[in-house]
Amino acid sequence: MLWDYRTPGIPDELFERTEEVPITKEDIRAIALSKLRLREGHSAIDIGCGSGSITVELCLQTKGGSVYAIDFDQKAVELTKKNLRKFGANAEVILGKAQDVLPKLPQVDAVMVGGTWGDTRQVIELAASKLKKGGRIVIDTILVETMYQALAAVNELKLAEVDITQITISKARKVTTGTMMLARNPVMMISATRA
Ligand SMILES: C[S@@+](CC[C@H](N)C(=O)[O-])C[C@H]1O[C@@H](n2cnc3c(N)ncnc32)[C@H](O)[C@@H]1O
Repeated sequence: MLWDYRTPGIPDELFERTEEVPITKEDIRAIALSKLRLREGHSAIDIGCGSGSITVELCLQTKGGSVYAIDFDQKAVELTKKNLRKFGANAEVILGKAQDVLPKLPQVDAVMVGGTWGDTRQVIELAASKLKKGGRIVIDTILVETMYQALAAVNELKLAEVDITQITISKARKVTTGTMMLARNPVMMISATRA
């Protein structure tokens, strides 16, 4: 098995990657998964599955449950399927806009929101409507504008345990004089529970 551990945070380099499709980097991914509070048998939706790194981790964390992955980019869908095969994981990968696909999916224990293009508020409202009571939602945002709309949606939905965390990861790089830390762009992460 490629990842024979219980803990999330699979190294990025273990995934198939392409230039065109983004990936949620391992450190950010591990934090997002911890906030989703998953257990075996849980069901989950990954909105904007990109390279499929979160989809794969959702499958490993919810063994025996059902995972649905959505992306409107054909290349992302193909890459996600490739990575699922690589890790021996199984999810239903659906090509389409979250706004069109979500209404057809069942209620789940956890929703990861990684892409909200088109209408952030609508995607978050639909995502939250798919949560079982006590279910968890995690929304990753990079743009301040997306964060603003996401927060407005979360406040209107009257979710419980709302937490906002900004994460700035720095990674070491060797330079001629030693090792320096290089910061990546911050990720703003909203997490909450359906009351
Ligand atoms: C930052 S990437 C997510 C990376 C992914 N979590 C991973 O682990 O590789 C965001 C993805 O969301 C998709 N996306 C954005 N808005 C979407 C929408 N409204 N419906 C479906 N997919 C969407 C994009 O095509 C992109 O692949």
